[in-house]
Amino acid sequence: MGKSDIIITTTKIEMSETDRPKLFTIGPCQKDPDEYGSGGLKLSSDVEMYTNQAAGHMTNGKTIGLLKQNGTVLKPILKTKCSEKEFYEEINKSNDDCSVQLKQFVPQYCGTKTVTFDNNKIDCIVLEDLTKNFKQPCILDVKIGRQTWAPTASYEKMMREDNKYHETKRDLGICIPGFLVYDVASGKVDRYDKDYGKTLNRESIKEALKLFLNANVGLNRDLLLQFVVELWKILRWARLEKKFQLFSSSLLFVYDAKRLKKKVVAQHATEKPLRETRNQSLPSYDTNLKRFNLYKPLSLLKLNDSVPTGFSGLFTKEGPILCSLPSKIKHFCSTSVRDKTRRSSEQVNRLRRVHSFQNNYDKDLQKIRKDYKDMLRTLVDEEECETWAVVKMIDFAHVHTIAHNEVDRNYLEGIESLVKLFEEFLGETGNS
Ligand SMILES: O=P(O)(O)O[C@@H]1[C@@H](OP(=O)(O)O)[C@H](OP(=O)(O)O)[C@H](O)[C@H](OP(=O)(O)O)[C@H]1OP(=O)(O)O
Ligand SMILES: Nc1ncnc2c1ncn2[C@@H]1O[C@H](COP(=O)(O)OP(=O)(O)O)[C@@H](O)[C@H]1O
Repeated sequence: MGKSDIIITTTKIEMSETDRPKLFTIGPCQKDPDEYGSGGLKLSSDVEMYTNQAAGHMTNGKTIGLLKQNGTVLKPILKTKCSEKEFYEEINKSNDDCSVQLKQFVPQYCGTKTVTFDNNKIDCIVLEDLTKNFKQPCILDVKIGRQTWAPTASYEKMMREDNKYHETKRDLGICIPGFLVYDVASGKVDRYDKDYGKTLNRESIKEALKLFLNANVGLNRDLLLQFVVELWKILRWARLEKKFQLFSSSLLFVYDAKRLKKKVVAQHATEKPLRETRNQSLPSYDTNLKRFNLYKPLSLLKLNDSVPTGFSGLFTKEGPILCSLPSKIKHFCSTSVRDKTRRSSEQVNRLRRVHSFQNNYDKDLQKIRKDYKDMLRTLVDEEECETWAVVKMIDFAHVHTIAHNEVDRNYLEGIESLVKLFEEFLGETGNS
């Protein structure tokens, strides 16, 4: 048996049309999928249960959910025909504009892998784990489209799909089958399941999204900006693409609550001295906050106040025009933290110099000053350039290639709703 093989020691996993996984109960619950018991599932050392799964088929004794291995997730292929695998292979080999652009919006595809249980073999799709770099990941699955069934689905399946998440699908063309949030205030992880998602309407969905955003400690502008910029890019793609129809596909939103926590702590730290100044008839805390947090024109928006969002400042009827990032910023963003740390310590070492009489002090001082500035910039960029929120398109089990060469309106309308919702939240941060 290979190193990555999985052994399930109990009953065989069976799927039937009537016996569906019902893992969660309504509202938040504290359980992780593995607390439900994996039916004696035994995993070899390098493959583990994936506990960051927000929605979809879970491990529950009847189906197998996601597994993880070395920074990737393994998604079991539960149906005989796997259109998802075909989809990833198609976009990876295609050179047309639509596929080339699409590749940047989906998790990296790393092929397939077979895992074994009870002498049965399950094929899995291997994908980059979108949560892998985050210490306290918050994960939201938003299913896109009013129609969540493929045109080839049976009448019964169509009816089942049409009847659930009725209000949010009807009014917004989206629904929430689940999310998982590290609650900054309580320090606990809350899970919201599909039953919760099915109770939402066009108003309460905003509250659900705010729960995911930890809005009770204040909507975070940097976080919203990162999400909005990613959504704009997907929107621009969806407005132009005429190759695929994506049914029952999702956007996965992931962010690191740890970064949020840092900012909350930092906010509290600045709060005290400002409050102390109140008695000295200086501008009040609120006035100060407003002054520093004024709503900026979108063209000037910068993440963490230093990294440009890539928005050119121009809108067309196709949406915002994005420009590519300056190469220096690209370089910083793509450099690993280890590299940056090494660079910093090299610069620090260069600063530890021994003076000698032969030195030209002016020149030396200039160089030291420059080194020092570079070092500071590197340290600041380390903190500010790191991305701590992502949005990716996932779940392509019901994708159709469009024969009639039209925009996928079903998908596009869902994305448009999401953009509006997140832009509304961003607008709210301008008045805080
Ligand atoms: O409605 P069913 O019985 O077809 O089950 C749905 C699943 O169909 P499948 O098992 O693959 O045939 C369905 O899977 P697919 O997206 O069709 O692969 C979903 O898991 C769906 O859950 P939700 O709509 O995301 O809340 C599942 O629906 P619910 O569990 O919400 O009823
Ligand atoms: N590449 C990924 N990285 C991290 N989590 C993922 C990834 N793909 C899927 N997930 C998690 O698994 C859940 C279900 O994925 P999905 O592809 O929708 O499966 P299903 O076909 O069972 O609905 C998502 O809600 C998300 O939490």
